[in-house]
Amino acid sequence: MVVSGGKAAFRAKKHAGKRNPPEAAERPGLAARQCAVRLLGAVIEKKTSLDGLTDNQHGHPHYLALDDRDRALVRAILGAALRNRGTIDALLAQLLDRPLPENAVALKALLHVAAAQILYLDIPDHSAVDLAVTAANDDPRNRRYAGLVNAVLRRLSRDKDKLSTSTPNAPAWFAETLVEAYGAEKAAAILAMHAVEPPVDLTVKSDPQGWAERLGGIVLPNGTVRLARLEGPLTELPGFAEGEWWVQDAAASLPARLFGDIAGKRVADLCAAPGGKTAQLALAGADVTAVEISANRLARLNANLERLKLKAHTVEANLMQYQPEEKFDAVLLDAPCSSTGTVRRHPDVPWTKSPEDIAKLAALQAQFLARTVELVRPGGIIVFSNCSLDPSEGEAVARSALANPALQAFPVAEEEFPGLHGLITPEGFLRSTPQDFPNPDPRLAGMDGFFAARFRRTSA
Ligand SMILES: C[S@@+](CC[C@H](N)C(=O)[O-])C[C@H]1O[C@@H](n2cnc3c(N)ncnc32)[C@H](O)[C@@H]1O
Repeated sequence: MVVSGGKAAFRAKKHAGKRNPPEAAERPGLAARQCAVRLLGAVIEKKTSLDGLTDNQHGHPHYLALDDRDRALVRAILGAALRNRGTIDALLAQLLDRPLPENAVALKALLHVAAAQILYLDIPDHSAVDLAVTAANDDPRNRRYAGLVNAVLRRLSRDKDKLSTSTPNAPAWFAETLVEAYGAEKAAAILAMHAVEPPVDLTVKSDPQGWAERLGGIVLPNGTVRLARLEGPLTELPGFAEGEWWVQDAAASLPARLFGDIAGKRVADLCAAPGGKTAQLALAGADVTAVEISANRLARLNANLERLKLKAHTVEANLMQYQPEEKFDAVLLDAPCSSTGTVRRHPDVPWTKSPEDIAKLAALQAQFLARTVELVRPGGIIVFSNCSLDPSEGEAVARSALANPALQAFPVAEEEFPGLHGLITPEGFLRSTPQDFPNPDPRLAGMDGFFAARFRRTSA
């Protein structure tokens, strides 16, 4: 499918030097679209994390200038644009009679933001198109392409039900990593899950069935209460203010369970914030020390524990230098990672991370794990986990760690955790992917990709 919009664009009237026609500045919804374009550019070109850009305190100034409704719209647009980036790119390419200039990054972001609305959001196509054209005219970099923007987006709106593509919604390196790790079929299924907005998972202090009924959710095999997407703010749900539950993906709740009965044991959680696993360990009756390098993140952990009325010793420290008075009975190392297991929740991840980042993170994890061993008493248990789908950050780190004579494998057996059928590998590792915990209702299906390995400290 070809359009001649490109030619029209170059005939578009130029307004060099003029900015912000007064009517543009006042157009309802325009600021949100312009902000979405700017933020998409920051994610793709500068590899900036979307969470940081849309943080309600420290986010991008253009985002902070918007009201709550427009912020939600920006998040929805960017979620759709990033989840479906491969598809949007391929469909736009079908509508252009020649590729966009390499350096037209602002134009590309503008087209993607509008296409995300036309293809995936419940927004009238004509407003998405009109606002994109207004935004193009309002931006000196895009003004000469206003005609192209108009033509391409109108054609997209008209032909969207006829257009199709099999392009994966992932950068090539990420799609290839998944194929190598999981095979073509499973990799395709994982990528398909990445395009779906995930449900909200809650770890409840008690009575999962009761909370599921109260909140209109379901109980998963591991006890997580799962809700389909929320209409209102999470903080207004029953039980939030009372500290009866916290948000935690079903997969993220599994590593802390691998310790078994931990009541009364001295346990360190070495990469602790925001504290989902610290809370689990404290709830299970452990005497928990939560170690975290970031003061801001530790403050969040403390606030979370306070809301949940759970207790832990919290320490701001780099685990590489942390010197406890006594070694621990058990240590959880939930290490920093590429987060490629959380793409459903963080669709910017594949576009902001690279194979080089993954190699660096895997090396850091190996270093952290070696240090962890020194903090556990002989006979004590170590659980190493992270939310990467990449075996070089999971299985490979765990296998190499066994070269350390102070570590012994302590494989997880499926019988220990009957609800986790299919998630335990032949080596006794825990490995989940977004394809796990399926459900006929896609709004209730899937889980984050997680890895966990369990070890015992020897007396070496
Ligand atoms: C994957 S997150 C942990 C999530 C947490 N376990 C939970 O369940 O809520 C990794 C954390 O490790 C922290 N971290 C990174 N390097 C660290 C270090 N050298 N010492 C201690 N904490 C570190 C990061 O600031 C981040 O909060």
